[in-house]
Amino acid sequence: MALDFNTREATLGFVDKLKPEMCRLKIGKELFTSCGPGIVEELVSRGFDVFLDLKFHDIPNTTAGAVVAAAKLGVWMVNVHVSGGRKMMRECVARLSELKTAGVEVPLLIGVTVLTSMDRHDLEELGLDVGPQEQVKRLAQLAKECGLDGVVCSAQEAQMLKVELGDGFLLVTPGIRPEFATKDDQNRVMTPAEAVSSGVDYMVIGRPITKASEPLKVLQMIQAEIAGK
Ligand SMILES: O=C(O)c1cc(=O)[nH]c(=O)n1[C@@H]1O[C@H](COP(=O)(O)O)[C@@H](O)[C@H]1O
Repeated sequence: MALDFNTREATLGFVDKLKPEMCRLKIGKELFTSCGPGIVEELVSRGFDVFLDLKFHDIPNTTAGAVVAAAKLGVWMVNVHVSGGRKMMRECVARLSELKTAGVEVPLLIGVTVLTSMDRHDLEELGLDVGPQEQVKRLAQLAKECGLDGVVCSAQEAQMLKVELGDGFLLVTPGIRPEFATKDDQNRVMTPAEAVSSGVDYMVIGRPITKASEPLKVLQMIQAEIAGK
């Protein structure tokens, strides 16, 4: 569940309706910048698995330091941009591995490929004359080579990546839109049922639930859709 709120009150007001067995929670740039690491610790202490989605992208030492800081907050998953390159990702993996050897529980390390809001035209403007599928495949292969646990991509690329990279490499997919929801700023979208049959491991869903007048009802509808009921 993507908690894109900007106050502690709004966040906790929403989370009070949830239990850890219902969903994991994702804290992204808006909430973290508004409320700081305290909100991460609060949600971890309530027993939730927390995905700290800050999409780190910097020189190797700085990025790895940030990933280590995330691990010390007790999060379950953290992400970096694959476009930060091999040396950056390798340094993150090495520093997490040192922590693990020292007995600290470390988060899953996930690489962001091509943002789900982007299409071929956006890539072209960045000087990349390839379609999203091809670019996602290239970045996901690099992430796997560097020892990451998986990637963020759209569910539209999931089937292809499972074939290319195997079952053990995790696919985390935002851009999930049930039939009844609006696309908002997302571009490469899929419904929850389509995403499940494409083999995704974790779906990230925000506004279709958080902006609904009855969020719990929508969550239950999505869970029923996933279970094929
Ligand atoms: O890393 C992410 O979580 C992420 C990557 C990506 O390519 N696209 C993407 O939408 N996200 C995040 O996933 C969430 C999607 O939220 P909704 O569009 O509201 O369902 C947001 O919090 C985004 O920051």
